[in-house]
Amino acid sequence: MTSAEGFRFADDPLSAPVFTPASDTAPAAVCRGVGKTYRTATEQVPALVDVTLAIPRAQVTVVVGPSGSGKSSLLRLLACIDSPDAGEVLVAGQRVDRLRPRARRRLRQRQVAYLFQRPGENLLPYLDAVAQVRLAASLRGAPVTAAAARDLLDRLGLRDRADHLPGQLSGGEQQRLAVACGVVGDPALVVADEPTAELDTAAAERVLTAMEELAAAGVGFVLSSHDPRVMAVADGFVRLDHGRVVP
Ligand SMILES: Nc1ncnc2c1ncn2[C@@H]1O[C@H](COP(=O)(O)OP(=O)(O)OP(=O)(O)O)[C@@H](O)[C@H]1O
Repeated sequence: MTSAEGFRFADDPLSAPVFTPASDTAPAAVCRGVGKTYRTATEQVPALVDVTLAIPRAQVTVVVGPSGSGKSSLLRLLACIDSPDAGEVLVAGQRVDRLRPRARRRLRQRQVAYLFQRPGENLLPYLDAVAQVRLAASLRGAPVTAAAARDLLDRLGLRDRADHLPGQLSGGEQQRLAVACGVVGDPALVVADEPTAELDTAAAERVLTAMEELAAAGVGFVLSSHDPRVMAVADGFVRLDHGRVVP
């Protein structure tokens, strides 16, 4: 199975790698002069101020900064969950800030995966691992065979867990399954807010190694974290302070 951009699934999963590198070298996402202010009944909170950055494909970018510096706000914009008040956000070359909600949802579905901190929240409790991966691919408009889904799970060290439900997996296994669902079907960007926060060291390392390997094949990962284990796999950093990018 192939698609016009990004990853390509092998036609014969037994004789070929699951992915071949993406040819598209444009950034996975770009922000130009982005501002985001939250308005409550009593105050206005400027969460992001004049943020300009690019999230490259084929790399792991880690967003760091003190609590309240705007990390989650930035990730929500990149994931097309939220819109900026000022500036431009592009995902896979498309201006997110100009899209109507329905078109934004479609872009999100096709080009972005968002991983929650709690592994279980990324998965449907009644589908086994193969079915989760196949569903994620179909929702992205790029269905895969069961064999291709198994290949991807194998690559993430989940070969023996392919027929298990999420409730039968450990937290680390669940998060690796979520990563599989995140990368299947050629998204430009995988966004993960503190993806290792709930994992012990061994589980976190396996998740991060999987992300590192899959990023090398072409997807752009952007993670927020305070975790030194995450810093260790970063190809690049975005540092935020009071909503601004700082050196
Ligand atoms: N829905 C909201 N309404 C009002 N203010 C908000 C809202 N969401 C976030 N904020 C404020 O915006 C600022 C940035 O918040 P954000 O969650 O992006 O920071 P963060 O760096 O992810 O913090 P943490 O590391 O603690 O998760 C903070 O001052 C926060 O209080």
